Amino acid sequence: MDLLVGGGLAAFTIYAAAKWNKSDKDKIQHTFRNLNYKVKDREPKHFKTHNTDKYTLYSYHVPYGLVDDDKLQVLEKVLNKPVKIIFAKTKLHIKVYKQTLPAKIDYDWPETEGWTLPIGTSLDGPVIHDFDKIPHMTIAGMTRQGKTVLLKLITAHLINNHPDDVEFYVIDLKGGLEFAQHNYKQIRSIASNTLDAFNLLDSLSDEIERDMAFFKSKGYTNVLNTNIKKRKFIIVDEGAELVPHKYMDKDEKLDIDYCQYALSNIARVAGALGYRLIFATQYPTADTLPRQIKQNADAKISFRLPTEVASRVALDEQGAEALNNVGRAIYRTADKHVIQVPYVADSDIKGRFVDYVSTDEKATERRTDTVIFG
Ligand SMILES: Nc1ncnc2c1ncn2[C@@H]1O[C@H](COP(=O)(O)OP(=O)(O)OP(=O)(O)O)[C@@H](O)[C@H]1O
Repeated sequence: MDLLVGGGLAAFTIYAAAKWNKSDKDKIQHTFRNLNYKVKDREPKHFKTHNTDKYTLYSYHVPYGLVDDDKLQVLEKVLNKPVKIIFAKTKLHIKVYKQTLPAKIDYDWPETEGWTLPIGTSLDGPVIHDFDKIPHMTIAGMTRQGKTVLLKLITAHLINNHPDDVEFYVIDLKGGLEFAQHNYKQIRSIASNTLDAFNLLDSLSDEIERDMAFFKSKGYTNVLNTNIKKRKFIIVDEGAELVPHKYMDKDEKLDIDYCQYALSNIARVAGALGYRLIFATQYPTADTLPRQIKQNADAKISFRLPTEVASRVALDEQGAEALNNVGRAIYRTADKHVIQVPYVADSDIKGRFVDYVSTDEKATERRTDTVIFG
């Protein structure tokens, strides 16, 4: 079948492929042709098919000068199966999975090593995030797609595995993180407006200065090489609330500028001291996801986003606009995985953590007002 090159080509490729009764291998080769994926007259050349019970891997030699291309993602629709494209030097591997990811996976409270977290399940198995290897994380996603559940999962998992060593500082400017209000001793402070956020970050900045001086006095360069067990997690939801707007008065704008500066500083210098930043936003733009935070957060997660442009801001690549299930996300570090994030219910968290509810009035004050250290 000969096709015209031009607008709507991807759609036509999908339409045409759906009509053929051909093997996946034939459809892939035909798709290369339809997408004009070649150099001069040389297309990728198939050299191996490897079959397992979970997937079939089609491997190709790629002509010199042909590079990885986002347009190959169309194969997922052409084959109507999950597909992973792996480009390695002069070889292209197309992994076609035989199953799809489950629509929901319940969190089963695993005990894990160190500061790791089973952040999701991919078609290749569990995906583990290690907060000691990658301290900072950004989370993006449209409303009702699973950001809050992921923040609950992170908090619940870390409290369950490190009840005496984890501390949370929560900037909840949307009022959505109701779990943070449960007075657990590990939740050290909650800020629910910009002034509280300013105070919380101001106290944390002082604490970071003191920690730096302490590390220097001891000759420590990284918490990982010390016997310090404590890790301090700063959670921000929603980042878009920390952007100055015209309607704000001068003082509020200054508070917000300071918050952005302090958060960027945490991302830049505080990881080595044991601070971990988790920054969530519905609307990833250059304003709501400050550059310093994005650059220093080596783990980027995105649930569904409205556009390819938003996906590129959140993940530096397209893909989040095509996610099609609640709790489905792209987890991007040096690698990229499509994952289903485990679901954890409020009632489950409450049932487990009754012993951690603090009745100490000072602690309650501290949580709802500003941070007191020491
Ligand atoms: N990982 C998941 N697995 C299955 N269902 C989920 C998952 N995450 C979220 N959900 C479902 O979607 C609903 C909305 O999720 P959540 O509250 O996390 O959205 P959100 O992205 O934080 O939205 P908003 O930005 O509006 O607060 C949940 O109440 C739950 O029913």
